[in-house]
This record gives sequence, structure tokens and C-alpha cells, in this order.
Amino acid sequence: MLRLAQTICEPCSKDTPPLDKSECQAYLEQLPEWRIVEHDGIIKLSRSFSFYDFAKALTFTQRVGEIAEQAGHHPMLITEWGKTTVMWWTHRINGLHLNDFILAARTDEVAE
Ligand SMILES: C[C@H](O)[C@H](O)[C@H]1CNC2=NC(N)=NC(=O)C2=N1
Repeated sequence: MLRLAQTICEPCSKDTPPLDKSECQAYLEQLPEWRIVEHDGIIKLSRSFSFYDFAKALTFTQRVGEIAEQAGHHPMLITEWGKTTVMWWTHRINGLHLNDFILAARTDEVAE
């Protein structure tokens, strides 16, 4: 099984089909803290990270923003006192793509 965090994101066209449930479940084995949720009618990858205070949550938010910019693939970030919630999905296909799982794995790496 590929190590998600080290996998290179791949180009995604609007005709690319979203991953199906079994594909998502397979990738999710490497992301035990993440959940697949339906939010605004779209299937997304979601995880909340807890922090000591708002400043720590904000620092983490900035780090996730940096890996998103590097990859050209961006999450929804909800930052509040002591917590940041990250949701990944691919807008272009209104669903989940391998890139979302890669970025979720990289998100876990910057949380440490
Ligand atoms: C033009 C730009 O590269 C595209 O709009 C990118 C930007 N970041 C993105 N992020 C996510 N999550 N999904 C996308 O489809 C997407 N598209």
C-alpha cells in the first residue's frame, strides 16, 4: 500500500470520477483519525485537531495553508479557540480524490 504523505498529487480533471466507498475505506486505513462526512451535500474527509489555545490553533492553520499552497489543493479550515477542523475534498469533482487523502496525511504530519 502506498504511503499517502509521500505520494505525489496527481492532476485531476473535471471528468475524473470521485473515489467510491471501497476506495475511500482502503485509503482511510492510513488515516485512522479522519472521518468521511457529508457536509453541504458533498462527501468530504474531516478531522478536528485540539490545541492549548487559539494561538496554537492558528499556527497549525497557517501550516496547513502552506502545504495547501505548495500542492495547489486547498481545504476548508475552521479555526476556533483550542481547535481547528480541517475538511478536504476536490471542488472540481465535488467529491473525494486521492489528492484529498494525500493532503490529509500531510496535514497529520504538520500537526505534530
Ligand atoms: C485553479 C486552481 O488550481 C484550482 O481551482 C484548484 C485550487 N485548489 C483546489 N482545492 C481543492 N480542494 N479542490 C479543487 O478542485 C481545487 N482546485
